Formats: sequence, structure tokens, C-alpha cells
Amino acid sequence: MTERGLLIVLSGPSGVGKGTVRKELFSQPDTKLQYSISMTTRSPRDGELDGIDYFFKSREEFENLIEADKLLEWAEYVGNYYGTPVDYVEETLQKGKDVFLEIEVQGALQVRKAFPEGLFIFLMPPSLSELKNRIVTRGTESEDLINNRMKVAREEIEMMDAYDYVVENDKVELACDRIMSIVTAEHCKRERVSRRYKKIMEAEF
Ligand SMILES: Nc1nc2c(ncn2[C@@H]2O[C@H](COP(=O)(O)OP(=O)(O)O)[C@@H](O)[C@H]2O)c(=O)[nH]1
Ligand SMILES: Nc1ncnc2c1ncn2[C@@H]1O[C@H](COP(=O)(O)OP(=O)(O)O)[C@@H](O)[C@H]1O
Repeated sequence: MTERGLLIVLSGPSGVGKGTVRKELFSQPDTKLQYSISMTTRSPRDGELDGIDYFFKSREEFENLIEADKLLEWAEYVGNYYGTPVDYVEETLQKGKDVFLEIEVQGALQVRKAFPEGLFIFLMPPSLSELKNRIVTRGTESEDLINNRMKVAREEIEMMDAYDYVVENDKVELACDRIMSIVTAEHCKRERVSRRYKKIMEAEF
């Protein structure tokens, strides 16, 4: 039987660099991680493509997915719905592959309930002023939305204790290295536990 893959959840406040870090991780040709593309009712930003960045849905379509139990988790975040397709996650883990979710805090806490064995990583900005600086520099949000996101960000940072690891995103490459070291260490730990478990179960009694 194939060992199930590891579910890796990366979250953190808006603007901390989750998307940037995730793209950098997935640009590495030897990556074995599988990215789960989320559903959202947010409008595509310039350059974003349906089925690549997100599956873009109407509110009605999204609510139908909730009704049909097609989402592992979902959350309403700054006026839009975001959610993770459950079938993709389940099927990929079943094949023994690691699935990577990049989601906000409310959703991560729901995943924690469904997958307590998952690996939960919180991406932290070097400071709140640097966080605001990054959101402003990205230039995708109006002033109102930026203030809204900063308010939500403070509440999100308070939730970091619910995660297994906190990783600082000072430099993108360093944050990626830290995340990959955590994933590698977690695999080693699970293999050791699994070998010990097999040894106990196979022993004569
Ligand atoms: N709960 C949940 N959050 C998601 C999902 N996909 C993306 N998000 C999060 O929703 C928030 C807003 O995403 P987005 O509008 O793309 O803005 P950005 O990440 O700040 O550039 C971010 O914190 C994302 O990580 C999802 O499937 N579920
Ligand atoms: N380590 C970093 N140092 C400086 N700027 C960064 C870093 N990581 C991300 N950024 C910038 O911060 C902004 C927000 O990053 P993004 O990945 O969109 O954040 P999130 O997905 O968490 O909302 C972008 O303009 C991005 O280029």
C-alpha cells in the first residue's frame, strides 16, 4: 500500500509573501509538491488565469460547491469566498504525493480539524510596517482595502500559536529553504515513526 502524502498548509497575513514564496517553491524543477488550486469569487487580477492562479467562480457557483460538500474548507475573506477542492486533495494524498495549500487563517484552522496530521506553517513578516509596505508596493488594492487587510492581518498574526512552525519571510529564498527543511525533517520523522510502528505490529507476542 502506498503511504499517504503529507498535507502542507502555508498561511499568514495578506501581503506577507505567501504567493511569492509558493511560486518560488514551485519554480524549483525538482519539487515533488503538488499545488492545490483554490476556488474564489474574487475577480481575476491583471495576468491571473482561470485554472492556473485560481478557479474563478460566481457566488452562486461557489455556494453550490459548499452545498455539495465539494470543499475541504472555505472562508469569506475581505468580501470574497475562497475554498479548497476536497477531491483533488484527497486523490493526490492517496497517490502518496504531498499537497501544498496556500490559504488564510480561518481556512487553515478548518483543515486542522479535518487533517490534524497535516503540517501547518505560518509565514511571518519581519514587522507590521514591512507588511503594509509590501501590500502598498504590490499595488493591487485600494486604500480602503489595504486598511481592511491590515486590520485582518493583526487578528491573523494572533493565531500563529495554532501552527506547528512559524517561518519569517525576510528574504524569499531563505523562507523557501526554511520551509523545505521543515518538510524534509517532517518526512524523516514520519518514516521513523512508521518503521517503529511496523516493527511493533510485526513482532511475535
Ligand atoms: N481559506 C482559504 N483561503 C484561501 C484559499 N485560497 C487563497 N486563500 C487566501 O485568501 C487570501 C486572499 O487571497 P488573494 O485575494 O489572492 O490575495 P493575496 O493572497 O493577498 O494576494 C490569502 O490569504 C490567500 O492565502 C482557499 O482555498 N481557502
Ligand atoms: N521576502 C520579501 N521581501 C520583500 N518583498 C516581498 C517578499 N516576499 C514578497 N514580497 C512582495 O510583497 C508583496 C506581497 O506578496 P504576495 O506574495 O502577493 O503576498 P500574499 O500572497 O501573502 O498576499 C509583493 O509585491 C511581493 O513581491
